[in-house]
Amino acid sequence: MTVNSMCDEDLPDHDLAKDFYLKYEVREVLGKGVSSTVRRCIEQDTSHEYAVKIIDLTSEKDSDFETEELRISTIKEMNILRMCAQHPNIIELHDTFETSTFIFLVFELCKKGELFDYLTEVVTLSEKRTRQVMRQLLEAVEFVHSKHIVHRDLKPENILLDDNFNVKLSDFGFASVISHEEELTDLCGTPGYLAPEVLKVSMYDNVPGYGRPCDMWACGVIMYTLLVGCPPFWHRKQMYMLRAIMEGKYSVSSPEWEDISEHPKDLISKLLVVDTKKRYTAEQALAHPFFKREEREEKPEFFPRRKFIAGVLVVVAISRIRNLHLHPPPVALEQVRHDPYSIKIIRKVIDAGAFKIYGHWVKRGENQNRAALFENMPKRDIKCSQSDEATAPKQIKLVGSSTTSTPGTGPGMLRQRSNHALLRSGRPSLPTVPDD
Ligand SMILES: Nc1ncnc2c1ncn2[C@@H]1O[C@H](COP(=O)(O)OP(=O)(O)OP(=O)(O)O)[C@@H](O)[C@H]1O
Repeated sequence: MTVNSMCDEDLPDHDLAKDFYLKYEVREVLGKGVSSTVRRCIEQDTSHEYAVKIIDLTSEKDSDFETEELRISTIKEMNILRMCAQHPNIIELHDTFETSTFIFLVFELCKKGELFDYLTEVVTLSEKRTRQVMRQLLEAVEFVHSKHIVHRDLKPENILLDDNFNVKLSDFGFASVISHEEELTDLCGTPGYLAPEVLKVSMYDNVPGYGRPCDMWACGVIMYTLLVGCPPFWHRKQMYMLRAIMEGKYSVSSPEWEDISEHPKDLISKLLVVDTKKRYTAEQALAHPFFKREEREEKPEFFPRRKFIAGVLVVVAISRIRNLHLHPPPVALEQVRHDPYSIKIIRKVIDAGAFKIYGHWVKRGENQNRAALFENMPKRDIKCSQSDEATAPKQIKLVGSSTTSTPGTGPGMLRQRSNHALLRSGRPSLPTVPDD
């Protein structure tokens, strides 16, 4: 039985959205946003599957002004999505419908969901897999930037995966079109992914605005997270985290990094650069040696002698690995007692075990708490409740995408995602990050 034939209170009225229902058959819910529900749907004429984002313009809106504001921002997002059409790694907006209270955005269907969920499942990605994901992400970002668009909210939650695990960049809700010289000055994005210049612009006078490089910083954060399963900047106290971001202070010294080669570390170090002029662009990042290996993998040439030697080496390696498996090298009991996490095989068991029990990471790394970072809480409006205020950094206000508004007081009563704080400057002076 389809949802069309069921009585589903969540769905917009049939008479109101006749045009949409004539063309599409609505199926199960895929996910929910603050003011929207995403459902699978089927185009009647072609039987093709899509994902329809049904935006309720009136849901939890206190005034016509807010409804209108949401309509305007959705139309802006639609226009930006149309500017980015035809790129294989950017979500395709297939169709749109509008009523007085709902907007329907019909997108290509990404059956594998968010990169975030995939990462939660696999904990970390191999270098090879990271290379594939980052190449596609950077190609999407390069394209977006070539259209003078800044995305401003790059993170694994906004990267969808299709049937073949290809990247589809989505959620252009904070994206902005900028002219050549123009700089942005409003503070929006997700705390752990915010670039230093985005933070600075809201904290100090006489600092320049920001532009495309802020997306490249976020790419660095994403790449780091994919490789080791925890973010480069995290601290229980958000102010410490913001300070670390401003100073570009991150570490690649935890045990996980020992398994990772130099190229990815080098590329991350070219992206997480505080000075925007020195930070890599998407084009420069794609030319980095980290991606050269993939090119070679894609077009293998045939060298019989090398192939033979490689074959022999593989046989030798396999027999060594087999030996190692049968007779593993001894591990000092002292080390197992005092620092079990430093032993790779035990580390994997700990991570996998913790993951099985808690459903997410619980490991505490250097100033990091995976559980807290990866809590993918249901999205909700912030009305700056008391508990929000208690947890928010003292000198930073949580506000909506309209920088002129105040939480809970009218037009600016806007949304906050799970870890998606929109920050507005109260000119905080940040404490120094402790070394522990
Ligand atoms: N094209 C798609 N294919 C498959 N699933 C999708 C697609 N688009 C969204 N989803 C799923 O629906 C969920 C909600 O999507 P939505 O875009 O409304 O979330 P959001 O962008 O986080 O919300 P908001 O825009 O209100 O902040 C996503 O988390 C994702 O899992």
